[in-house]
Amino acid sequence: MHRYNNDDPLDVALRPPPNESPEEAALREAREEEARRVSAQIDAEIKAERQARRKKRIVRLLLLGQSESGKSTTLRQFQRLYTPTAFREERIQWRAVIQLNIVRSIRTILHALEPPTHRRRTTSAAPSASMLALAGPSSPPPVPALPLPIPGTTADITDQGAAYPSSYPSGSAYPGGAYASASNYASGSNSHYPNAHARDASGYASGDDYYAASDPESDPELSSRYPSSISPGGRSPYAASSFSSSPYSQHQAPNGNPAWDALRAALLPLRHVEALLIARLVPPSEDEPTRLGSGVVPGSIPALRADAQSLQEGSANGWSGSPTALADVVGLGLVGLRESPRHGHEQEIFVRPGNRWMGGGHAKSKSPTRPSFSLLGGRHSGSTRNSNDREKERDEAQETLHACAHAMIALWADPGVREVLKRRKIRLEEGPGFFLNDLERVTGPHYLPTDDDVLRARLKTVGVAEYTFEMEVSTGRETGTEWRIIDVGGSRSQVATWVPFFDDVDAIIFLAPIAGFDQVLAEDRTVNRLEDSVLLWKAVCSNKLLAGVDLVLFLNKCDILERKLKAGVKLVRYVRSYAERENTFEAVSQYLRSKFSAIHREYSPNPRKFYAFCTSVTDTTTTGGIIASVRDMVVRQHLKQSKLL
Ligand SMILES: Nc1nc2c(ncn2[C@@H]2O[C@H](COP(=O)(O)OP(=O)(O)OP(=O)(O)O)[C@@H](O)[C@H]2O)c(=O)[nH]1
Ligand SMILES: [Mg+2]
Repeated sequence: MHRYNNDDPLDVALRPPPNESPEEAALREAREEEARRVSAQIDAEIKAERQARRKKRIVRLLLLGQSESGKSTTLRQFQRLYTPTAFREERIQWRAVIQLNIVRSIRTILHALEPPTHRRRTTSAAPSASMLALAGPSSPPPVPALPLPIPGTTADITDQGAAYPSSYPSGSAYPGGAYASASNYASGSNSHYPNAHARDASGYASGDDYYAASDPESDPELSSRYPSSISPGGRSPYAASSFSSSPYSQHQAPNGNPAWDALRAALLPLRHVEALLIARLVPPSEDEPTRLGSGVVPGSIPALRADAQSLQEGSANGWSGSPTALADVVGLGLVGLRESPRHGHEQEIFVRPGNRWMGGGHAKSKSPTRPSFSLLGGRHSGSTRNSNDREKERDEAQETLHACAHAMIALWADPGVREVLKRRKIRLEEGPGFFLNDLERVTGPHYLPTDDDVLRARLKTVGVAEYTFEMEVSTGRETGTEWRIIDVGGSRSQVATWVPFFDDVDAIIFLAPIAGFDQVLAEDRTVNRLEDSVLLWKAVCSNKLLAGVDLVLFLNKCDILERKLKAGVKLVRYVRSYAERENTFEAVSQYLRSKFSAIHREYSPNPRKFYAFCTSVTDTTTTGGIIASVRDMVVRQHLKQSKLL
């Protein structure tokens, strides 16, 4: 008999009504008994499913980490190594993504070259009260140190503490902030992160994305180059002048650089390429809710498609119709719209995981509570046209890019352009999906993406994708084990949504992109990327549901970290506790590794297997060996567990 505790609010809520009749009591008890029975049955089913999976040798791996940490790239490495035939077959399909990545880079450059009054402020999030307080005139930007919540180092907490959550609730998966709408991904330059104002001698932007944090209006050189009389407005960055009705018309160049205007005019067809790619990559979808009503949500698929259509039709509006939405498509890669399974009618924008856009098999949900999609590759659908057919297809986007190649190369090679980018602290070469150093090759009419290109392409994931495969015989690996790798979209609210579903995976590969110590999150420009990784790691380690899952940590993007440190960016400016240590790659990576290990030791509810690697998952040579170690470790553990059953 349950005894109710007077002080416990839960007990108070569960207590039977005071005037309950014997019949009512009997009914209630029957209901409670039925609920217990259903719960026990669900537990038994989960256990049986787990055992069956172990017997059938199904290994499940979960990839976790913040957005842009390299999860999907790690997945692609698995595909490249263990299903090489399927991986090769699909390379051609990445061409469209690479095309979008290129158009996005060119767009960013053209936007940066615009007169300051023409550049839109693209960061839509209003600064929070705490950020305003930090950024206000009476409170100058504080010394840019990162309050890394590393156990036992209270000295790490600085006066910026108010801007960050000191920790996520222990045991909770991850705090689900408001879903970052597409417009928040625009290539904005106005970070609210206080560190954005800090600058290293190297000229690296501090605490920002790959984009500049400086205020262009206060840039004296730019201001003098662009007369203030230019009317502001939603121009396309490709448009040669805001005064001309047609960008091709003869006019007095307003910015004093006719060479740039000529390039801008020559690159105008890229507008069409972008529209084409959007129309192609964002197909009409059965997932799209029909009850959106007449209101088109900015950044939503109807809005995006409307933009694409208006561009294709040569609408006078051009890019100014909904510039943010278009920028977002390029920034996000491929997006779709569906209802969040957890949040009812809330809309999510997501990369259609898998085959639909690649033209392969079918995305399907295997269980009502655990949506999963089969990602491209692995088990190839027989209906897929082979890559040779695709290669032969006329690709208008590629043709246009080819025709624009000279102008793009000239733009990227222009020392003045580089100077502006440097001054605005736009570091495209460090960002994802950077192909400007390969323009001649990738715009070739017969271009087929190489393995490296596929690994470097940027395609944001939203939602959950489960990639199922058996190692191809050609790889010389044992067959018969089915691998399931789950790749989740890494933006904050998504991780929060999905993590609790994966308590029964064999291992988690957690990616912490440690090169991001001087950057902020794309979806929340008030949060430092390294700090976000640390907090997410802490939440994963301490999560009770995941207590039995082995952890593999990839301290990723070490190639970028090494370059950054060599260029003179100092870790200590962001992580105070780093103190006087050497600013070398070896010392920094070792230090961060020890901090992540300490969090694991301190917060894991039970002892478990833990491995840590410094990785650059875009690098095929080094990553191959690391993935092989992970594979062996996971299989060993899996067998051990199966024997215990
Ligand atoms: N230089 C370098 N680039 C990397 C590395 N790892 C990933 N990238 C690039 O970073 C970008 C983002 O990687 P993704 O694998 O798409 O990141 P993700 O974690 O799946 O991100 P979401 O899908 O948004 O959650 C891609 O363009 C990758 O090529 C790395 O170690 N070094
Ligand atoms: Mg991804």
